[in-house]
This record gives sequence, C-alpha cells and structure tokens, in this order.
Amino acid sequence: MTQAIEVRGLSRRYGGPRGFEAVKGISFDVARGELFALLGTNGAGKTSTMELVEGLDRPSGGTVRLLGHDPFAERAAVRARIGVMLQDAGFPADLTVAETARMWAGTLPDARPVPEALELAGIGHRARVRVKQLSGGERRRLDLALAVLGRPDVLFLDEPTTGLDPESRQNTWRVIRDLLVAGTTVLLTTHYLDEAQALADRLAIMDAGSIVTSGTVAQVVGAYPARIIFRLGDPTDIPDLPGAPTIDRDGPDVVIKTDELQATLSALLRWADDHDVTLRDLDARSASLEEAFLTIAGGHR
Ligand SMILES: Nc1ncnc2c1ncn2[C@@H]1O[C@H](COP(=O)(O)OP(=O)(O)OP(=O)(O)O)[C@@H](O)[C@H]1O
Repeated sequence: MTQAIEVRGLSRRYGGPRGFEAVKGISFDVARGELFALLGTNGAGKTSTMELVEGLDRPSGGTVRLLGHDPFAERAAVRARIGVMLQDAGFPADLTVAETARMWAGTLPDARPVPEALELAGIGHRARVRVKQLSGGERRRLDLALAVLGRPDVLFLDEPTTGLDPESRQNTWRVIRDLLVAGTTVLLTTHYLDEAQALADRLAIMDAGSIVTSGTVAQVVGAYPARIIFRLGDPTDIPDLPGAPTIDRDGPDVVIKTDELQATLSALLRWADDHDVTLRDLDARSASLEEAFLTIAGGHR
C-alpha cells in the first residue's frame, strides 16, 4: 500500500441530518512521504476535513482510510502512529513546557526523548517555563514538539505557523522538510500561500465544503491565466493581440488575461509605442497560486 490517506466522497454535517453540511463529498489521496496541503478561505471546511481524517468524528458520508485503517472505528490501530498539531490544543497552563511534554510522552508507546522533541521544535530553551507564560508563537512551537514526540508516520498540521515570526516560520518549515525526508506523511492546512508553495507536493483548494481544484502547484497554477493590468488615459481602442486574450475594460482600467503572456505583452508594448499610448500603472504577472486562490475564493463572494 503506497497511499497513507485515502478519502472518498467524504462529507461532514453538523447539527443532524438537516444540519449544515461543512464538507460536501470530497475525495483525495496522500501518498506516503508526501505533504498534501488543504487551502481555502475561512470556513471552507479544512479543519472539519482534517478532523475526520484524524478519526475524531464519524463522517456523515463517504470513507477515510488512514494507514489502511478506518481512523474512527479503528482508532487504537492509528492513534500511536499519528501526530496532531491542532489550532488550539489547550494544555494545562500551570505545567512547564518540559512537564507538559513528559506528560504527553507518557501516553505514547515509542516517544522521542523530551529534550530532543523540544529542541527539534525550537522550544528547548523554554523547557522550564510555565505554559501560561509562553508567547503565542512559543505555544505553536510547543504544539509542534508534542505533535512530533511520538515519531508519527502521519503528521497533521493545522495552521502550524500562524502567529510565528519569520525566523520561527523558517524553522518550522525546516522541521517539516526534515520529517518529510525521513518519510513522514503530512496533511497541512494553511492560509499562507507561500507556505503551501514552499512545502506542498500536492494541494487542494477548498471552497464552501468542496474541492475546487487540486494537483501539484504547477498543475493548479497552470490552469489560470496570466494578467496584464494598466490604465488608459484616452478612450483608445485596444487592437487584437496574439495569445487569444480576454480583455475587460472598466472606464480607464484594463485587465487582459492571457495564456501566452510574452506574446500578448510584446504586441501590446509595440502597439503602445507605435501609437504613442501611455499604459499607466502597467503591471504584468504570470499566474500564481495567489491568483488561482483569489479567483476561486472571489468567485463565490
Ligand atoms: N462544531 C461545529 N458545529 C457547527 N458548525 C461548525 C462546527 N465546526 C465548524 N462548523 C462550521 O463548518 C464550516 C467549516 O469550518 P472549518 O473549521 O472546517 O473551516 P476551515 O476551512 O478550517 O476554516 P478556518 O480557515 O477559519 O480555520 C464553518 O462554516 C463552520 O462555522
């Protein structure tokens, strides 16, 4: 078996059969050793999905296989093999960092030494500090230390770098990359598109409970056009341009979308030059994950 996670037609309804459907029949696979990122706007259903894959609740519909098991019905078979970093773990505030990790290690069959896990997550220097005295970013690092304490085969990271300073984010990324090299499978949710771009082998963008697009970063981005944006002073007619672009005009504002940025842009610049037209605030950019995300998220506003 090469898939660590198999999700088929998964749905989650809150509040009974007539309640709110937060996840609407989604499917995806995550191969062993792969990092799969779930992206989406607030309330898209990322955490609801992740919790079902972790086995915290029974799906309203569809199936989840985690390391070959049903994670809800066969919880005992998977619990020791997964590590979970929740958005808000809620540990006793009066314990120190090391005491918290020791307590957690006591529940695991093959825990790393506590100092090793704390060092790995960059929180070793705060081992004797009480949890309630940690900053928000330090709490995230403690959460990460606890998630990796049991040497998990599959690691669930729900917004792992929210609230971290840039250096700590880089550190967390390094930790995640090292774990991937060691063969760990990771399911990640994040609001940082650069984080997904930097870490994800594959990703899915969710909106309103459904997966709108998924694939490698290159595949997802490749499905969206490049954009050329500028303002025209006069009501000049824009000529036909190569690359079969779509041209939207709103008063002086022009947005051109094209799959052949270089060809379209070159012709546009030649035309502007020949006709002495100024393209004010000219901005040309390739498709990006941000573009794909905003198009998907914006399409439902
Ligand atoms: N226990 C619950 N009872 C009822 N509705 C819930 C519950 N948990 C989540 N929801 C709703 O389900 C939808 C999806 O929530 P979820 O937390 O999965 O989204 P998300 O994509 O993780 O969002 P965020 O980026 O804000 O973390 C939201 O509309 C949310 O209000």
